[in-house]
Amino acid sequence: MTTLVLASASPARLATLRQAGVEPVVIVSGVDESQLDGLPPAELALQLAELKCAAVAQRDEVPAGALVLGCDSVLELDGEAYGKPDDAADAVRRWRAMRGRTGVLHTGHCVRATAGDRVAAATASTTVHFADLSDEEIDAYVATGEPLQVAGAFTVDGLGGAFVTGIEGDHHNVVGVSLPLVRELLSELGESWTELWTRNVAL
Ligand SMILES: Nc1nc2c(ncn2[C@@H]2O[C@H](COP(=O)(O)OP(=O)(O)OP(=O)(O)O)[C@@H](O)[C@H]2O)c(=O)[nH]1
Repeated sequence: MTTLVLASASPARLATLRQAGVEPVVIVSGVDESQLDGLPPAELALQLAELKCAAVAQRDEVPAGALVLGCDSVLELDGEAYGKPDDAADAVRRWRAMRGRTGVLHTGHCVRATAGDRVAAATASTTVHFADLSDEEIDAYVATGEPLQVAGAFTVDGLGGAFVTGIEGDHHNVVGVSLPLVRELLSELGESWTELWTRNVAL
């Protein structure tokens, strides 16, 4: 069995990997995400994922031979990249701009095989259609605090689920990690997704 290090503090990424049979070692990168500005959204997500992955891969606590996965998610709306809202007022402003419209949730992924220092990276993108929320619904959702903790100020699998009318593309990518893309990146490195499984029973 190969060890996967998840270079992310995201509880949703950890839960997604666990549900898919992988028990990663979590080592948070602590990367300052403000250092990259002005890039196109998909490129921004990719470069931040690469920074997080590289920052963790060099840590002493990474097990020998481990694979390190870094991710970063942003919502693209009108060509701009949106991470987590700055505060409640920002979250309200964002929702008033995106309600009834369509955005693209980009998640950058970077996998580094510490043995041989091999790297594979790519961004997965999922189109997200938002319901036309009323001002009262926006205020109620922002008051829960959830929008402040997530890129794009929404979740597809949490309280925000009622406000996403549809998606085109990978669901898990919206949550924070595209499982099929990680499988492909591992394959590029000559690694196997099924070798990461820590249990051999489904559900
Ligand atoms: N559960 C859930 N979380 C989401 C959704 N959309 C975005 N997120 C979370 O929003 C966060 C995006 O911020 P990032 O900077 O990529 O990651 P982070 O949580 O700050 O953690 P790091 O990887 O350590 O930076 C991640 O934790 C995502 O899992 C969603 O639809 N559902």
